[in-house]
Amino acid sequence: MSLVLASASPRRSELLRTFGIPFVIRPPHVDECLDESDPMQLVTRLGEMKARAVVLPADQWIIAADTIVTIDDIILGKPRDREENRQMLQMLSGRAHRVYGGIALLNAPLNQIFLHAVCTSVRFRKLTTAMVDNYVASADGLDKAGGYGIQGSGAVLVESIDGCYDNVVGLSRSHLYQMMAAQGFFEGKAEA
Ligand SMILES: Cc1cn([C@H]2C[C@H](O)[C@@H](COP(=O)(O)OP(=O)(O)OP(=O)(O)O)O2)c(=O)[nH]c1=O
Repeated sequence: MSLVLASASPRRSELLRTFGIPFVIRPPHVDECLDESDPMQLVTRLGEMKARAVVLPADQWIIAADTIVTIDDIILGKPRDREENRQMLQMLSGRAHRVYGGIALLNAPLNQIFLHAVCTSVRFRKLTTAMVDNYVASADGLDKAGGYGIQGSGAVLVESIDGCYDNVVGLSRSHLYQMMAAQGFFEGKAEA
């Protein structure tokens, strides 16, 4: 059965690789600007768009995901530049925010899509100017929602998390596994 990961994110492919099943990577090219203010709806709709964007005729299953950060009802995607990265970290400093992850699992031949959203609460330490300066200078947060990566040097910015850690990194294996298992994926029964 052919499995495609519709993602350019190295984190997502690393996480999926731990399932021990073969898949190919196909980065989606979608315009991520959607007129949607509900975070759960936004991440699942973006996940669906990414999954549908890469389908080729021989494909069977496509997985895609999207991650955003929200604080005070403001949605933070990836920072445009270092200055915006700095502003995001200052906004998150000393407070809790939410990380929303949308997962899409598309059965391409049947045109059936399964969507799920996961929310994790993350609390940041009160950041000193030096912490912000050093982290922004590292550029680690530039390609990440909210402007930080919990799995790398951004770990020191985080005080605590409540919920799924993988979801913050970019793909909740626990929730994805449940979605795939519900389709009989791991029993070889998911043929179209
Ligand atoms: C909050 C946080 C986000 N991220 C990443 C996960 C996502 O890769 C990225 C959010 O951007 P996305 O648009 O969700 O994903 P992407 O553009 O990196 O990859 P693709 O659309 O091709 O799948 O932020 C971390 O790696 N660590 C973190 O702690």
